[in-house]
Amino acid sequence: MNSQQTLTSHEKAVLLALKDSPKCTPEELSQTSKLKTETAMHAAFLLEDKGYVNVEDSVVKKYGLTSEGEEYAKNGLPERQIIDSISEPVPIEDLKQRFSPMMVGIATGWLLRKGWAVIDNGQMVPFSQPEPGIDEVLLGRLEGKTLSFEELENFEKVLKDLIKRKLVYEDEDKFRTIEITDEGLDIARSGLEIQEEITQLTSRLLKSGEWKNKTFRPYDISIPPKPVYGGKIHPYQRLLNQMRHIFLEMGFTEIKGDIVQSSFWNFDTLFQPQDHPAREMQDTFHLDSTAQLPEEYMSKVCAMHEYGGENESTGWGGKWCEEIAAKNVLRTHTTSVTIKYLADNPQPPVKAFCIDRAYRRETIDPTHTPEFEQLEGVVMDKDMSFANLLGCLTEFYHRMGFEDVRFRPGYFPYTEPSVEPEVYIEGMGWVELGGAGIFRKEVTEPLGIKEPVLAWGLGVSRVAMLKLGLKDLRELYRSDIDWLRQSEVFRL
Ligand SMILES: N[C@@H](Cc1ccccc1)C(=O)O
Repeated sequence: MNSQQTLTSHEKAVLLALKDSPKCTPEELSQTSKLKTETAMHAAFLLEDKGYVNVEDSVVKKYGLTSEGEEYAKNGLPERQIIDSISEPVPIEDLKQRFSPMMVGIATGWLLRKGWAVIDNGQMVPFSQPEPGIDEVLLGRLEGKTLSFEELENFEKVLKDLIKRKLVYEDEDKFRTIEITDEGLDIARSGLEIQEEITQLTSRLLKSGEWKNKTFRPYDISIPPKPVYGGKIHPYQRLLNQMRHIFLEMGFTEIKGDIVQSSFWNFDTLFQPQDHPAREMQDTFHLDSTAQLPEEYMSKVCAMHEYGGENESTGWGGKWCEEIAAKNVLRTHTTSVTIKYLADNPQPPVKAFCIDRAYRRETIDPTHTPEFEQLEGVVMDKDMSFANLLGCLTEFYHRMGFEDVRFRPGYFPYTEPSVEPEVYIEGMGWVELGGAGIFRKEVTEPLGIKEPVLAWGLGVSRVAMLKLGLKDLRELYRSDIDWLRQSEVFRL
């Protein structure tokens, strides 16, 4: 498109006006272009974007007299008025009668400072008639008008003094000039034609057929439009949904549970000894409240902890304490949800998962937050084996897009054997992603579960950091609008 086409009629009018007066104010431009000032300036800014004009803003400081300053310019500064009125020593009290006490107060300080008089024994003693000071000259200059800083050269210091005395005020004038550039001039000289342009096609134009003889303003498709950010699901939520879908597709049922759990379900049923360090105050959020414990399991769990129950296990020994088990905590893992579900549904087969929040007293840093998500799962069925566990997790990670998966030996009080799944990330190496194993008999027997249970609890936020390219876990919970806008919507 040539410039004849890309310029609006207003832009052309402004360029043509600037051809004859290449530098002017907005008001002058309005006159020469015959456009309203705002319209002319709007066009000037558009032309500036295209490099055809420069719009420059400048600020000029100016100075004028306050009403007190104007009065002294007319009648003289207080110290001048007083010195003019006396030729011999006069008692200060008399002066206060003649002038106001306030004026005498102001004048005295300046009379002494300027060396025009001294005070002796309560009397004002004048020296000879002083010449006008530079401050008085400035007052005279400024009387009835304002002057710019440049026009007040050599008065800089006294200007400051008079501003301090509140006799001079400082103000600023803003100036805007519009100047045509060489490119602008070339175009203006090449002969611009101003035509009426249609920017909107109306039904009237269509019906009357007038549109046939009109010129339409073309779209400038080279102007980059403002980006539009549509509403979208939070990237972390999106990832949680993706994981949820994978397990649903693999035939699992999603389950939910309470955030507040008794220690019984969070620790004791999982054969975690009552003096286990994970239960300590510094690791777990303990609540004031207690829970009613389920009678049908309590004695069996107690027996298992104390001496191994009917099992060949020896248990942990010592005394199992009901009060400790009754204490409520914020669940430290979602395993409390799956174990309760298994107790309520002991008949095989069970394939369940829970993707939800867990709470631990972590010191907050880039890789730890006290609230975080876990992806918990269990499979209970006849003949389930360790190989099935590894196969199930490998399948899940493959579907998440992690190709290389491996398992390292691990330890949890409730599983045997126990493993820690890891995935390989380019540039990071093997990254550990949680725990898994087969529930021990000490866990399943007291709850009446007869078949083997494969179980895992996977860290979700680690996966999210890897998938979303985050260096700081806290980003997931912080609503940084720029990050959210720019985050890509990836496919499920
Ligand atoms: N609950 C463990 C993970 C886990 C779950 C189930 C079996 C084994 C381990 C954790 O939070 O780290």
